[in-house]
Amino acid sequence: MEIRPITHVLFDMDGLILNTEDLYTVAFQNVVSQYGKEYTFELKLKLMGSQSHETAEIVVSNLDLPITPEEFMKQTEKQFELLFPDTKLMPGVKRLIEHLHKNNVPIGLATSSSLKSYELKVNKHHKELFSLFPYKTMGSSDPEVKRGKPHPDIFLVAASRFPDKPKPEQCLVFEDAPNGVKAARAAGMQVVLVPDPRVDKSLTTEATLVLKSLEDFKPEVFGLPPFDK
Ligand SMILES: O=c1[nH]cc([C@@H]2O[C@H](COP(=O)(O)O)[C@@H](O)[C@H]2O)c(=O)[nH]1
Ligand SMILES: [Mg+2]
Repeated sequence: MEIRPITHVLFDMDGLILNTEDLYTVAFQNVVSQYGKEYTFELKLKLMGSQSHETAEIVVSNLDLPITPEEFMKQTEKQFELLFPDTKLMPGVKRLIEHLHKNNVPIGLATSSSLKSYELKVNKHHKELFSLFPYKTMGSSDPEVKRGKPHPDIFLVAASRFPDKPKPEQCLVFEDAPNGVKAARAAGMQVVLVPDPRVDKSLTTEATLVLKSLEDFKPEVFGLPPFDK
């Protein structure tokens, strides 16, 4: 796919900056196991990037759980409190964020998490790195973000928070999930996808670039300053 230079960068969080997708899988499996069900990767793919009330509705209806979405959310939140504080950074992401910050490339965070969930994931170990994001959009608790990914809402709202209001074609999105790629595309932005290895190739074709790891990203490909050698 043709690559054009950009000026602004938006980062997804779960599964892209933090290894929280692995932790969501454990948390959801722990809850659905009580009802003899399996949280498959196929089901996970459907809801990655959705807002928390949307994910609860999808799991309860797809697995036919004998509880309400509200009860599912209550149970998973208990799991999150145990699991999220010890989340780890994904490979290559610290170097990239620090590099863009140092070179004055405007960066923003565009996560479907709520503020509460963000704080559980970030406050214990990653506050310093996330302090490099002056603009943060948290979809599940932001009234301006009407719909979760694959809808474009979150990226359009996140881009509007940069003071110089870049056009969508000036923005590059980093994502780990096919729903995030769809959302970025629908917003008119280019997108680098760093998918879970289980994601089928057929679901990655809309991405501008697909990488195995953020360690392989070369900023100059998008007209950004290169890493120091
Ligand atoms: O196994 C899961 N993965 C992802 C989600 C949802 O997807 C969001 C992460 O998507 P993104 O990285 O696109 O923000 C999470 O905040 C959560 O709402 C979830 O519920 N369960
Ligand atoms: Mg993600």
